[in-house]
Amino acid sequence: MPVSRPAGDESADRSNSRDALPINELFTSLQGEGTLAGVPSTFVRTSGCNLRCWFCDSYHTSWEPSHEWRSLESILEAVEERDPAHVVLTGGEPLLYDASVDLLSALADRGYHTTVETNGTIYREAPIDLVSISPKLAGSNPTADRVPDGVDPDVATRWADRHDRERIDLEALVALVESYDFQLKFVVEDEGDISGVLEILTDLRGAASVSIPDEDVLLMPEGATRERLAETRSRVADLAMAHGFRYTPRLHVDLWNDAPET
Ligand SMILES: C[S@@+](CC[C@H](N)C(=O)[O-])C[C@H]1O[C@@H](n2cnc3c(N)ncnc32)[C@H](O)[C@@H]1O
Ligand SMILES: Nc1nc2[nH]cc(C(=O)O)c2c(=O)[nH]1
Ligand code: SF4
Ligand SMILES: [Mg+2]
Repeated sequence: MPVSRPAGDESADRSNSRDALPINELFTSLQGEGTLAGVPSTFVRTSGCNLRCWFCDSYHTSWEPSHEWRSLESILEAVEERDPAHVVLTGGEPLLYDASVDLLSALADRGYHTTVETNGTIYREAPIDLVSISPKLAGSNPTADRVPDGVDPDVATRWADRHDRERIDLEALVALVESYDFQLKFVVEDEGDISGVLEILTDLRGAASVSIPDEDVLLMPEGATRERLAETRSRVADLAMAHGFRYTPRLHVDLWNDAPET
């Protein structure tokens, strides 16, 4: 059972369905982020999220969710038709769903290496080879001025309090790092984000029974497009060096910009 189970959104009415998931896209690409960057992987992207980051590059899973409910059987079939031995379960927030646990179990039974991309607000027990946790900093909060193109500023304002209140759940973060091999991958724009990173690390190191070395902490430049990454990447690389953290590129954005299914 999840340590904390925030209510989901419009997808959550079926969130305890055990044999299907709301799938936004399923595709093969190179892992673009983190310690496995460059590894051919099949991505399974669920739709629905409990947060609303202003910068979300997967807008159609959060601000304007779209998906088809697919049976686990059909998801597994689609994965097995493809070559990669690595599967990345992402979203949206994939740990909203009971069926994600069943999917991960079925993938483990078939010998796949699984990475789960999560915002770190929900813990579930599942066979996960790498949990890629991206805790959200205050800079992710939506405001009337910081909202994805096309979203009504009033909708962003209505989400602001809930997003800020729910973006960090220390209990869930502790359970995730204590249970799985992990990486902590912070989306950073500039120096102003670093105090938030340090604060989360202090709290987590104080509460968790496992060590959290700086080499498992990655700074990732904010940017859903090549144009935006050109503004953020060298600044964020300098911050990683200055603080002794890792830097992760966003290979897929360099290679394919913001194309879907990449
Ligand atoms: C779309 S999220 C889905 C998984 C989960 N909801 C999360 O946030 O970790 C996948 C990854 O993309 C990152 N991400 C989303 N939008 C981004 C942006 N504009 N720039 C950099 N990283 C971004 C997230 O922080 C996360 O690491
Ligand atoms: N190529 C590629 N790598 C990724 N790593 C994490 C992703 C995600 O959206 O979770 C992602 C993605 O969307 N594409
Ligand atoms: S938590 Fe992840 S999916 Fe949800 S809004 Fe933020 S980046 Fe998008
Ligand atoms: Mg992505």
